Amino acid sequence: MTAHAPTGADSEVGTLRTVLLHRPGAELQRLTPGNNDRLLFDGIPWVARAQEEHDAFAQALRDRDVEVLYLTELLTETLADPDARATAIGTALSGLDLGDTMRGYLAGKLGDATPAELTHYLTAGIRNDEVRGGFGLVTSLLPHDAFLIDPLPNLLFTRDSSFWVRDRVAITSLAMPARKRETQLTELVYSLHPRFDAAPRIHGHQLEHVEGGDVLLLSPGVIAVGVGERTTPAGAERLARQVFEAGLAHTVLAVPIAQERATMHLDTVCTMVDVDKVVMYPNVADSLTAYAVTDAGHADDGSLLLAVAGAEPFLVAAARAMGIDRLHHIDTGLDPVTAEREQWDDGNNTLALAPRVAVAYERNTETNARLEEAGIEVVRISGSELGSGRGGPRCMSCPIERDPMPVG
Ligand SMILES: NC(=[NH2+])NCCC[C@H](N)C(=O)O
Repeated sequence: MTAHAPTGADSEVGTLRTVLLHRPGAELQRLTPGNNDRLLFDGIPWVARAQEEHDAFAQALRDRDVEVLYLTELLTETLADPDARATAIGTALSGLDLGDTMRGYLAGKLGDATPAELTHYLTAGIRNDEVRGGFGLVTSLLPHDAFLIDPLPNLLFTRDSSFWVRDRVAITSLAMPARKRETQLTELVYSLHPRFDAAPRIHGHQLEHVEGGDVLLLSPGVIAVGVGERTTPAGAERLARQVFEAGLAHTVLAVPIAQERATMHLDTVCTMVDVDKVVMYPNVADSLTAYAVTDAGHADDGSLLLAVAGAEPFLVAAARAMGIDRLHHIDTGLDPVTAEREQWDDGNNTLALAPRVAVAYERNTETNARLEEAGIEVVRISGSELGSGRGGPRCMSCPIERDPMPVG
């Protein structure tokens, strides 16, 4: 355990030192053909194989001297504290579906649990047929397979439930009902685990929707935020206000993306692989635009004024904000069908370990070949099971410490 609060990240590509992952577990066993759509999975993963794939991902990171933290380990350590337990139980049981009888029963069950058992209940959830009869109206009338506490299969995608901008951690505000509870857990860990020393914050789950998969730290001071199925226009504005007020950035680029499952986050179509290079889904490379938002000072009443420029091509607006001649787009040169297939399988969702070194799914052979031709070292991982939740190496990782972005 380090004594210092994490230093966070000021870019997408500074050498990765510490990352937060979630090893998929019992929560994936909850997926059935009847609930997988609602729980945002496109299939029913083979859990043991998903774990093997994830372990190999974690090992590939450790092999590059990255410290891997696991969300559930941090959570279990946090839940050793009685106040943290009380908060966790209170928030998990705060929904209006339970009724007082069931809530009282579950409060007792969770209250008696060890920290590790409590982590299990909070992540894998509790189904109605797992409580024994005699607990009143709610359990009698709800379907046997209804969840009293929802499982969180998308915890795997740690990118979305928190992200760091320099030394501040953002607890996000997740848009989809199936993911809302995830931030109860990240909130708890960042607030109460000693490792984080109550790290300074921006954002929060009660604010406008912003998900970490939409947020790209293009360079120190320049943040791109996708606006689409998840992050709302108001979420992008809220993020801009906060990073300007805190002196974390001078420009926020709001980037509209199609409100579709295939492009649910900006990082499904574009990720950075070098200080001045992105890999981008070819079918949007020419059409992606950005609205540059900058700090325009304060009004008389003290509120922050935002200057919003008109839409421009994304790569042009980004290069200007970053103060570089060009933000290069690695042209994967793929035909539209191959491009669409590999985008669906998260070919563009790479995790940079350092400039010109990126983790990618091995199955996207064409995209990876083009990355290598462009001088990027590709660390390949398999993801046939992990990918059924529609997320790649970037989605499955939340960088907690990166070295400052190298110049040039
Ligand atoms: N940053 C990302 N692209 N995350 C992918 C999240 C996938 C997840 N199943 C969802 O639909 O929310």
